[in-house]
Amino acid sequence: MALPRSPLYLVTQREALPPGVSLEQCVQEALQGGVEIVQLREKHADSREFLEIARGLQTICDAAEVPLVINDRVDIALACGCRAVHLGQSDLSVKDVCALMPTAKSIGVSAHDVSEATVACATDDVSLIGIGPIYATTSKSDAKEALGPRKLARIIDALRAYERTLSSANGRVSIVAIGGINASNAARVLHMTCNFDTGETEAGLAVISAIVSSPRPREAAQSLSDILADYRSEGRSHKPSREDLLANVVRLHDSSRESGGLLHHITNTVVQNQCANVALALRASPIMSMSPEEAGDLSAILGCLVINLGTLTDDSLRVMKEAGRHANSNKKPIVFDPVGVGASAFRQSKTDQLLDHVQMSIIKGNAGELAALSGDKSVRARGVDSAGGFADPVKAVRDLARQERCVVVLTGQIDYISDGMTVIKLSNGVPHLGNITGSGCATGTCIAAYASAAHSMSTTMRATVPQASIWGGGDMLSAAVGGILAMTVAAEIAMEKQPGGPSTFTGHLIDALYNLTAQNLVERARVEVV
Ligand SMILES: Cc1ncc(COP(=O)(O)OP(=O)(O)O)c(N)n1
Ligand SMILES: Cc1ncsc1CCOP(=O)(O)O
Repeated sequence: MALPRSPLYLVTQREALPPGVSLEQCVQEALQGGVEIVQLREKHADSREFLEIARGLQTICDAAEVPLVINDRVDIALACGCRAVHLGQSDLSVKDVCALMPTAKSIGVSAHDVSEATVACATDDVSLIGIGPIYATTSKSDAKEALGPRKLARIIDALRAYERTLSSANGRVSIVAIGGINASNAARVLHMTCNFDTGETEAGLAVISAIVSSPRPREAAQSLSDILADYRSEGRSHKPSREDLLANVVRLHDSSRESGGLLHHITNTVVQNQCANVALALRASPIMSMSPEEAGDLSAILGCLVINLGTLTDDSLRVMKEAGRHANSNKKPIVFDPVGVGASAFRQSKTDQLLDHVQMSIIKGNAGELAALSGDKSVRARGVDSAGGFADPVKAVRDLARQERCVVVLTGQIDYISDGMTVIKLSNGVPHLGNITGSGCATGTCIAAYASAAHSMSTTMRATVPQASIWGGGDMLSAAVGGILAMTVAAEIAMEKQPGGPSTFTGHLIDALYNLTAQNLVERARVEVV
C-alpha cells in the first residue's frame, strides 16, 4: 500500500481519548472522516499489550485500505505483519531498521531542522518525514521548541532544493507537519507549504489531539480533510500582462467607487487621521478600532484589515493577533505594514510572532523593512526609514513573496510588487510624498481599499498567489497595483495644482484621491511587468 502524498495522518495516543471512547472506535470514525494513514503510538503499554492493539488496528486499517505505521517499535511491526514504522532522531537508525526488516514498505523519520530533514531524505529508504512541532503541543512531553509555519516552509524549501541535487533514483519524499495542528490553524500551515509552481501543498497534516481528543472524531477528521482538499487542487493562473493588470485595476477602481468597503485599521497614533481621510476620499469607510473584544464582529463585516506596526506595544500586538485570526478565519484580506521592523529587536521578535499566527495577504514596506523581514543584512533601517536599497529589488520582492506566501510591495522612488511569480515595476509618484508624515501608511490604506474591492469580486477575479483565494484575497496582485497607482497618480495630480508646500500638498492630495478616475490611472500608469 503506497503512502498517499500530503496525507491526513492520525497519530494515536490512548491517554488523549475522551472518557468512554475506545481507541478502535476513534480510529474507525477517523477513517470514515478521511484519515489516510494511521500511526500507532504507545508510550506506556507493555510489549504484549502494544502488540494486541497493533493487531486490532491492523485489521481495521486493512479493511479501510489505509496504511498502519508503528511508532518506534520494529519488533511490534514485524510481529503484527505491518511493514511501516516511524522513527525519531534517537530511535534505531534507518540502516538498522532496514537490516531488521528488509521487507519494510515505509519508513518515516521525524525532523526538527533542515539538517535532520536532509539527512533523512538522503537515503531511498525513507518515504516520509514528519516535521515539527509546528505549534506548542501537550501530546509530547519531550517536544522541542515550536517551529511555526514560516520555519516549516523554509525547511521544506531547503529539503526540496536538496532533493533536486540527488540522483534521479530518489523520489520526492512525503512530508507531514505535526504538533499543535487543529482545524483553526491547519490552513495557515498548509498555505505556507504551497509549492509556487503548482499551487499545491507540499505537506500533509499529522495530528493527535485534534482527532483523538474530539468527542466526534469523524467530524474532526472530516474538517481537517476538507481543509487539506482545498490545498491539493489549486492550480496556478497565468502571469498577467500589463494590459490584464490595468484592466483589473479599472474593475477594482469602479467597484470600490460604487460600494467602498469597511477598512479596519490597527494603525499608529501618528497617522490615524490621515488614513481615515484617505479612506473616505476613496469612498471606503475607515474604522480605527483597537479593542480585541470587537475584532470578531468587525471581521464579519469588513472589506480589509490593515495592520500597521508604527507605534507597536504588547497591547496593540494582542489586538493585531486577535483581529488577524478573525480576518483569516473569515477569509478577509489583510494588508500588513511592518513600519520600522528592523529598528529594534522588540519589533523584530513581535513581527515574527505575528507572522507565525496570521497569514497576510499583502505586505508593504520600504527596503529597510523588507530586508529585516527577509533577513537580508545588506540594507539597513534607520528608525522607520530605510538607509539604502536592494542591489536587486526584483529578486528581493519575488523572494520575499515566496517566503511569506503573499503579495509583497516594495515602496521607494520606484515601487516593485510581486506575488512570487510576476514582478511589476511602477514609476509614478512625486518627491513631495516624502515630505508629509504618514504618506506611506496612507498608501497602505489605498492598497486596502482596492484589496477590499478584490475581496468582494473574488468570485470573478482569480488570485495569482497560490491559495490566496482561501484567505479571501481574490486578486491581491492587481489590488496592490491599484493601491500604489492611486496614491502615486493622485500625488502627481496634486503637484500639478502647484501647492505652496507640504500642507497645501496634503489637501490637494486628498482632493485628487477623491476625484481620481479609472481613466487617470490608466493614462498615467508607468507600469511594467518585468
Ligand atoms: C508523523 C510523525 N512525525 C513525527 C513524530 C514524532 O516522532 P518522535 O520524534 O520519535 O517522537 P515520539 O512520537 O516517539 O514521541 C511522529 N510520531 N509521527
Ligand atoms: C508526536 C509529536 N511529534 C512532534 S509534535 C507531536 C505531538 C502531536 O500531537 P498534537 O497533534 O496533539 O499536538
